[in-house]
Amino acid sequence: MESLRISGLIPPCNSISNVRHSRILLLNSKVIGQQGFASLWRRGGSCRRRMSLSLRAGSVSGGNESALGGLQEEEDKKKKEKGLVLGTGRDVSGSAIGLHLIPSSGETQVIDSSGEDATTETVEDATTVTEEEADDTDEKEEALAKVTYNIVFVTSEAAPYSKTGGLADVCGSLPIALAARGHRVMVVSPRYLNGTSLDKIYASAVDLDTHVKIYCFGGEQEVAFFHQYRERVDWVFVDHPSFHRPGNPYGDIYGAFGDNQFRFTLLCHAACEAPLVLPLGGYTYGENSLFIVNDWHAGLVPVLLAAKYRPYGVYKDARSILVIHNLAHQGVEPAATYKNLGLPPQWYGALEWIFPTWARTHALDTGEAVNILKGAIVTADRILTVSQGYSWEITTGEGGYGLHELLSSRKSVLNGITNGIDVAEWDPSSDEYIDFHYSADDLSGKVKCKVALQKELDLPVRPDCPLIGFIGRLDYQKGIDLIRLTMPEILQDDVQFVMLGSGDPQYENWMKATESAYRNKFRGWGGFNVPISHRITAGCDILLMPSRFEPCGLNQLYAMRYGTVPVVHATGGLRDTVENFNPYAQGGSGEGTGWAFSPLTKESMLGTLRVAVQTFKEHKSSWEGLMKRGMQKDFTWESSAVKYEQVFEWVFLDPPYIG
Ligand SMILES: Nc1ncnc2c1ncn2[C@@H]1O[C@H](COP(=O)(O)OP(=O)(O)O[C@H]2O[C@H](CO)[C@@H](O)[C@H](O)[C@H]2O)[C@@H](O)[C@H]1O
Repeated sequence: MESLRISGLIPPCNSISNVRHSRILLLNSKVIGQQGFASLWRRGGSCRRRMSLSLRAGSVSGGNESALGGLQEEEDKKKKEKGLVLGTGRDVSGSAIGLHLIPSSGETQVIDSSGEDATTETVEDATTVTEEEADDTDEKEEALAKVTYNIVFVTSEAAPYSKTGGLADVCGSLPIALAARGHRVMVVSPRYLNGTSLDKIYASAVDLDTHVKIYCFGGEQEVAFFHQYRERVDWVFVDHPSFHRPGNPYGDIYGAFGDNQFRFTLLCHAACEAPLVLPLGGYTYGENSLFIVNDWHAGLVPVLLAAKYRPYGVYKDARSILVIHNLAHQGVEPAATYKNLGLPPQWYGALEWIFPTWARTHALDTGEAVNILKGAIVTADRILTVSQGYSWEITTGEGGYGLHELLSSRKSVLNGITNGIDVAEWDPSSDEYIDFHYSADDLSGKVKCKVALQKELDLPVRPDCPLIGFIGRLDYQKGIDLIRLTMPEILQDDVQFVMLGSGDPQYENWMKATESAYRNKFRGWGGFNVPISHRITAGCDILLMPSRFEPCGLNQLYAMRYGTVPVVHATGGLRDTVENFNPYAQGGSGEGTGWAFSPLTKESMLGTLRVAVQTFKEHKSSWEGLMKRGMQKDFTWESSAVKYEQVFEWVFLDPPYIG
């Protein structure tokens, strides 16, 4: 099977490639018509068929040549006739920014997979249903999305298959939350094999025996697809020899892999082919898919949709949402590599990036580069970040990493949605990695976890001594330099400190040296270890996160769920999620879940940490209040997933940004 090949010249519309895709187009239209994966469910006597997202998406764009076009007007007309008011707020650029869907009382809109208004049953029909059943039905129906979509996540990592950080957590759990709400969800990521026991994680993924040829890097690359259906999600793994090597997804002990641009170019091309060629569960996802592309590694996807597929009539009704988890990494390589990416030459401008003079390395350096994340920003239909705070920060000179003006120019389609967490994996009442369990109602297991951690780390066993933790990449982003600078003063106090982190070797060495110097107070664990991260989260009293910038941050969410009080720098998602402690609020019972300090200085961090330590030691009931309020916060994906759905509605209301 061949992927569309882009050469210097754009082939005429009746080229072989085009014929192949036209066939796929027809095939998919047929498949969608037959399959009705707009599933039917019937509860409490009322019947609702979920509208096929594919049909809906096809109809929204309008003016397209697909067999599905023109349905939107019909649909809207019918909705109005049935008393449904669909009001769309739009900003000055004409982009949808708000939507109101008001059902008329007593009626249920039923639209079948062909876009037809199948039935309208009044609630009176439900005479045989008891009140209790009806209540139950309402709750269940609320938990499901009103409109469902075919969603394709593209990501370089997804837990539990591959993980170096928070991106994996999000791409391992948000798809499951969306699938549980009725969407059809595929996650496309590489099939990394590094020759260790970790490779077993892919054992349940079967070879789909579908091979696609991709034209890039001056030749033809063949990729294969493996598949596992788990928790209602299609986990698709792209297989290629370049994903089989020791190390993590991006590098090994010698540093970042030199061919990452090649590897993630393959991922993006393969991800664009997957919805067209993989008959998962018997049916392809089809051309009206919604791509959710995460960070620069997936950033070529919206560019490919616009430059490689749409000129040939393919993916005209697809949409893409770029999710920025970390703007600091943009996939920047020399300009000369553009020709390798499998894009038409005239699309160079989309990726073109010129470094300012001060950032150039020598007199002959012209500063010309290609920037994949920039390409995604200028071609994606909408852009999301993982907290509201960060969505604003990236439009500022301080937080925009050179892309702030570009991001500001797309402000009307830029939103922030705070990440949820996997509450099944991170649950102190059932966590498989900790020996003692507890909850907000019974905190007694918490101190047992602390003692167990002190024993495991060979620290003096002292339940009364405040235990401070840090978990994360040993990286400038995480403020690791500030921790290092402040550590001698932190350790002057009667506290214990434990760090778990991997990354910059100089910091791993520093942790070892600090451990030798402060045997009774400090432990540093260099490496990536999920069980230990759970035990530190459960066993510590305080979690320190002095991140320089933090798009969302997950560890503070895990900490709060485990009754571990976060002390964070007030930035991005940390500021959005950690509520400052105020002991005098609520008639003296206090409010807040931790401390968010600012500015990011040694004095400010140390001062705040000391207030937290003093509160732990001297104000037991205040401390318990802090713990309980954090533990009772709703960090489930459910509420974030509903917000994502709102953005899905918006993205299909607008025509594709690059048509
Ligand atoms: N040595 C170690 N051993 C075991 N586990 C370790 C570990 N180091 C880190 N982890 C784990 O990796 C994850 C890190 O998540 P974060 O959100 O804090 O940061 P990250 O910067 O990777 O993610 C980016 O993407 C996420 C997701 O959107 C954003 O929340 C974040 O702000 C952004 O920087 C957590 O699950 C943490 O427990």
